[in-house]
Amino acid sequence: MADERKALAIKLYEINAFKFGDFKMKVGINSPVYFDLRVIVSYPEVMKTVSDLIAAHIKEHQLTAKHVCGVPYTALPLATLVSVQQGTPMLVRRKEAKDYGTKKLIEGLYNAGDTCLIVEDVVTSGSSVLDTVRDLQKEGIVVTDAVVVVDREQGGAVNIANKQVRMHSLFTLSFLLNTLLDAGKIQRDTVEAVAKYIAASQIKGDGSFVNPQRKVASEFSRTKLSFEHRATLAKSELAKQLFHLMASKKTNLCLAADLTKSEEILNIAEICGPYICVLKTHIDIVEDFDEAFIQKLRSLADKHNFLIMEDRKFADIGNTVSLQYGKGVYKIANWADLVTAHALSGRSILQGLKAGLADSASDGRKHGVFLLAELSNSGSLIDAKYSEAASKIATEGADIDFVAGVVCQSASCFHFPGLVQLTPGVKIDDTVDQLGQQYQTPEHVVQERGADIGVVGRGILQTKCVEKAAALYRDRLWAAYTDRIAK
Ligand SMILES: O=c1ccn([C@@H]2O[C@H](COP(=O)(O)O)[C@@H](O)[C@H]2O)c(=O)[nH]1
Repeated sequence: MADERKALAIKLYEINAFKFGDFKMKVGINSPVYFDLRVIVSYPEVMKTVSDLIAAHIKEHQLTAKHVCGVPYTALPLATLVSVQQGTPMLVRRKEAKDYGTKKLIEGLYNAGDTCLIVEDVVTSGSSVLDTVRDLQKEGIVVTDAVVVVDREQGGAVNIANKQVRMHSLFTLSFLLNTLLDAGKIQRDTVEAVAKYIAASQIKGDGSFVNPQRKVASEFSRTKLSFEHRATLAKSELAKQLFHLMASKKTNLCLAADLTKSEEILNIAEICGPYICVLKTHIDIVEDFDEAFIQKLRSLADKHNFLIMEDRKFADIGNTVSLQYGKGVYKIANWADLVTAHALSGRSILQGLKAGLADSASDGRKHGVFLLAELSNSGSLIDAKYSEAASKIATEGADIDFVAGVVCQSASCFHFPGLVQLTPGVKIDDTVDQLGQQYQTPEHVVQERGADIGVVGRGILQTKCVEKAAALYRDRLWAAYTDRIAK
């Protein structure tokens, strides 16, 4: 049983039922850990394990009740499984009474005096469980116990006990943290930062903080964390690889190799390779593209340890994107470690790109995508609502293991520290070009705008000595990053 719980804890982390970062919470302060157990409905085997564990807990503690009721909405499917498995009739609590017909808040057959067990997914202050207790009690139903999947240990158990209801949990947050630590999934820093937050943010029954004066700051603001630490929080293998590469090579410079002859690109890659973490291409501007060029570029990437990003900015429906990625003249999936994509067509862009990988010949290399949430040029039609929606696609849902980062211009664009922010429009003389490109200095993009990687094209390509320029941009971007995390 203990091993089964540990395996489930790791599985829940892997399917993003919880993650670490800097998250805005209902209770009014940011939290370094966020649970979203809604995702488990997409994993029938996880649903089964969770409901089996709830049923086993009920049996072990002899929590005999005439009914079972899930707290709406996430716990409803879990309560349904428990009800069917145990042969215990279910009650359904509506969040709002219907404004027609019976206007009932509690659906199902019951009598005053019946007992009911509550099932809930996550408890913070306990208020959602207590709302359900209140509505059941209004009908004369007796509630003595609630089984929850996760207790965030912020006072919920005490608040619920103060209303004469015992709370049982499958997992406490401490158990989850220690299990992930033992399994090498997170670092001790993460455990300590979360523990500090939990200790400082205990919540009373009325929803106020036990210790309102105490400063409760999430230590997971992504711009304050080192790349090494963020690698441990990343969900995408490519993001992990990129964070490690940047940390070991001490560079966060991406070179935009916007040149039209393959020989020129190979030449610049050979010279600038030692200074960069990513070489970005626009393959459709290369006039003499062929397979030999790609092979040479890949061997330079291996020689100098940089990743290749094709800045294709995919934007079509899933099927077309899968063909554009894997087929055609360029067969991008065969050679690019990373690609960029617009979020315009929604989540299907990620599914389309994944499908495009199906028969790519990439020698077992991993792949990742950077979603575009903001553009650097003046007059872009992207607004705040669009950026927010794009960053949601990058941070929520089943395909986020494929998203390595976000292309954007501001630190507020996303908060999850496991993603890399790539920011184009970097030049030491922060001017504009004749076609709307807007430049910022390396220090400004890293320290004010949250960039992890600065993209430099013409700032390097149009200088007399590209190697000197690459070294200068590497030094300034890296110093800006080390200053940022030291502050
Ligand atoms: O918002 C964006 C997204 C991508 N880019 C690309 O970055 C480089 C910038 O080149 P510079 O010569 O440094 O201006 C280029 O490849 C763009 O396609 C961007 O500029 N802005």
